[in-house]
Amino acid sequence: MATMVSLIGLINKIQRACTVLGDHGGEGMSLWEALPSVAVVGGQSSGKSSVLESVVGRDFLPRGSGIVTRRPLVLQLHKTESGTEYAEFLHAPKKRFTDFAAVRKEIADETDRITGKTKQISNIPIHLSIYSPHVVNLTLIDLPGLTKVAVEGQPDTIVEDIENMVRSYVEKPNCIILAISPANQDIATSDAIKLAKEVDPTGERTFGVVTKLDLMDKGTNAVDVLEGRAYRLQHPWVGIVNRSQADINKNVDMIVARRKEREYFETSPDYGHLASKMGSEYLAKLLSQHLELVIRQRIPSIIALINKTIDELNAELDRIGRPIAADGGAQLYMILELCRAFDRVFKEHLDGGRPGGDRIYGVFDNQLPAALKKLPFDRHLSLKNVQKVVTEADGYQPHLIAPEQGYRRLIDGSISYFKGPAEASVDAVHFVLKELVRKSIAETLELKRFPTLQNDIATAANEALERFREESRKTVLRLVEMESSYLTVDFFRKLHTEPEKNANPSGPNNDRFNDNYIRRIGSNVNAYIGMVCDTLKNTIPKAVVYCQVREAKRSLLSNFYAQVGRREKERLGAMLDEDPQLMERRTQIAKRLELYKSARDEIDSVAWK
Ligand SMILES: Nc1nc2c(ncn2[C@@H]2O[C@H](COP(=O)(O)OP(=O)(O)OP(=O)(O)O)[C@@H](O)[C@H]2O)c(=O)[nH]1
Repeated sequence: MATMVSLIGLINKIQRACTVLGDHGGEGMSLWEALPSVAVVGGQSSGKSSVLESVVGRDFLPRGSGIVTRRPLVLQLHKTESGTEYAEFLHAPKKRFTDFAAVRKEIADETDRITGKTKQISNIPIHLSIYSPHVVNLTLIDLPGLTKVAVEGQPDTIVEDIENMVRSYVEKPNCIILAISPANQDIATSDAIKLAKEVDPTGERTFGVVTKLDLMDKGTNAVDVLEGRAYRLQHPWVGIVNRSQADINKNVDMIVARRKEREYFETSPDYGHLASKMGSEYLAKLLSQHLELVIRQRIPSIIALINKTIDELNAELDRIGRPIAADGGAQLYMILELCRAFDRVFKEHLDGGRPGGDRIYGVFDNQLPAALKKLPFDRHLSLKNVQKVVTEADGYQPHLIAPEQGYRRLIDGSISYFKGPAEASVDAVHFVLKELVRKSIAETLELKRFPTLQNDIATAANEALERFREESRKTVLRLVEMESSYLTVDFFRKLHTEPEKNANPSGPNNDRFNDNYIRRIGSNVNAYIGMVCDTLKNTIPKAVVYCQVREAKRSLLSNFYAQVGRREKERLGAMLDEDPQLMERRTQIAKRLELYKSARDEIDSVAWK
């Protein structure tokens, strides 16, 4: 007996958990559907509410004309030892109802809360627990009465809607059907039996209940039905005598009504021989026993389903990431780990393994040579310009050997053109690196859930790249300036010893502006510049790689690490902010996990007693 109490109590707990989880059955394999329950089914005015109330021993269900029950009512009965009797709703867990008239009102209000004041129906159940010494542990589901016609203000589909909702409960293999039929109607036309027959043709989970035995025409009785001859079910039929409308109006007490019912059967000439197996109290016991049997059979599959769900929830948590630790040290560690993960991806882009690093080589191999080739040396070293520069360089002084100043000016002027391509290389590499930072952040899976940290890393990395760019720019400009600060003297010495073609015997002094002479100066400068160009073509990439690429690999986030290390715990937490939706999802999963785990623990504790 003790196990029965705890088994049914267990199912009650799991059912409440299902409602909290938003699991009302219906969508695939839910825990709700694996749980056994008892659903009360019957036509309108067949006596459903009366049966439910007499099983409970209390008046608490809303009454009225038309369809009063418009949401399923999951009624959990808990037997208590002490005398206090009270009710509790899942939607208002802190409130204890001792006045059952107030319970009735709350059911009506809560129904309206979801369905509105319209006469619509909803499949979201209301959960009501009743704690009483006069009940057995049992879960009953009260469903809207089956009707044949819609009433004023109801959509035409209501008849079908109700039938579908009721069917959705009773067609589940774990649902025990309490089929209510009034005795003053032919059993063959009973709505309850019709539906039960449809969803449970073998009758193994249908309990037939005949109400209103006292209202049968004189001289007739329901013995044929009660003894299973009129319609065969696996379980015995139970006859019930509820309070009549007159009794209700006179406020006949439920306990009194039960006693009267018992007396009715004991003294009845028709049913006396069946008296011990009739009445609401017997029905309650019968149901409770059957429920225990079913639960026992179901436990392995319920545990399997719970375990499967726990595995799925754990897998999802792993996928979206576990919750973040609360202490500062752990947060700092996590931030640094995430940065390192990003750094790894970034380096793979540069060193190979991931694409993108090759574009830096492309800058040096294509862009830089192409830009150098385009420099306007032919204009700068044109006959006319050389002549102009050379003429101006020495002022009124005649050239003694060579136009030294003219050469220097032409060379300086030419070399300064290299600044453009040098800076352009710096910028081009900068943009490649910046793009690689962006890509690496996007590709670092560990960072996916942390938009704030992604942002922080991007900002820090771009700041560092900006510094490297500045350093690199200074370095390449210095390389160019170095070329003009001290010329390669060998080049000119060699020139001097070379025999001059079309040498002018009279020397430069005589014919300072001779075209050939000017052209020769131009071509000498051009040759020198060509040599400088070859040098820079090699040294600019070295400088750029040294200042930008190498630094990016070595110390892209160094400053960031130093900053983070000094930060307060609050700010560390803020850096690990996640997408609010994701956080919400995680909280939900965690809550579900906890419920499923506690359900499993409870099952374990009763199942292996
Ligand atoms: N005399 C007598 N009256 C009964 C019996 N069962 C139910 N009634 C009366 O029949 C009427 C309908 O009973 P309910 O219990 O409200 O039936 P219901 O199936 O819940 O009806 P709806 O909520 O309208 O679908 C009430 O007036 C009851 O008093 C019974 O066994 N004997």
